[in-house]
Amino acid sequence: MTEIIDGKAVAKKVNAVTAKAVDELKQRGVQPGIAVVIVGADPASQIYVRNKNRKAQALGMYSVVRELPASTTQAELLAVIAEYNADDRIHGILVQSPLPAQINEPLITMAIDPHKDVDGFHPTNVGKLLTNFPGNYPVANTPRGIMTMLAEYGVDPAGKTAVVIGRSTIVGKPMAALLTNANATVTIAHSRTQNLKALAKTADILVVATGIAHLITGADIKPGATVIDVGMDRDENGKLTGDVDFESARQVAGLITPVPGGVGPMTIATLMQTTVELAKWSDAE
Ligand SMILES: Nc1nc2c(c(=O)[nH]1)N[C@@H](CN(C=O)c1ccc(C(=O)N[C@@H](CCC(=O)O)C(=O)O)cc1)CN2
Repeated sequence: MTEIIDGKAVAKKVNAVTAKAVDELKQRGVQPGIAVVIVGADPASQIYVRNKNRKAQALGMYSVVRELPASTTQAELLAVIAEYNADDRIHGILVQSPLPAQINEPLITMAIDPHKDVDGFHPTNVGKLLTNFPGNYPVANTPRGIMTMLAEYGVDPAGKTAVVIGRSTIVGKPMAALLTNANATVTIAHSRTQNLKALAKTADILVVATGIAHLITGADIKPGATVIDVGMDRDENGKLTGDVDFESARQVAGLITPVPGGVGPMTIATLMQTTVELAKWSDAE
């Protein structure tokens, strides 16, 4: 029997723990704070940012959203980041992706104080993840949320064959690092990978983050595999769908995430979890 991974239910559990942690910190005089910066008016990004702000406030955090016009220059965005780096009320800074073409995204990432890098994209934090460095540091929220879902559904990556399709900084690369650190045998595949579908079929854990709707079907999945769909695509009717053809894949997979209701809700829940951790770690310093 294929089990459907309920991302909303796991997110609810994570949020309950976060709410408690916020209360505990507040009793110690620390209110976790997050600043989300959005440049331009991409409709999907606006929704994600609004949801982040609402969730942070609902959990009792201090939350600010800075909306900047699409014409914002690199220097102007750097100045906003410098402002939040120096603001003691802010423990996590997030610059919503994608950014307009005139902005050099890696330089923006580098400008965020690594201790406030709630996305876990700063090279210092990425380096720590890759080296499985001991201690506390933020890790990209989407892959971290996926690891939480795997744990919640009893999937131990140790010794398993994992294939991650996609090599982005947001998902593919940190996902592969987390699975490697959890002792899976990991292959990263991408648009230039030969025999991609045959490779996908070797996976006990298959993570698909390509942005290509329904790239993976049931025929490309090992029977009983755990299939994680990170896709946020639109079908021909404009309906939200994933990189995996859910109907054929669910006939073959052991566990599978739906879109919507799988990975997406975990991204925001994990972001809130990370914000609270950053506040806790800065308080302990
Ligand atoms: N700086 C960042 N930018 C972006 C990130 C990120 O982690 N950091 N991730 C994505 C977008 N994203 C959060 O920012 C995000 C995407 C999707 C969801 C979500 O809950 N999806 C729902 C469906 C929502 C819908 O109906 O449209 C689901 O899958 O159920 C949350 C967050 C890119 N940018």
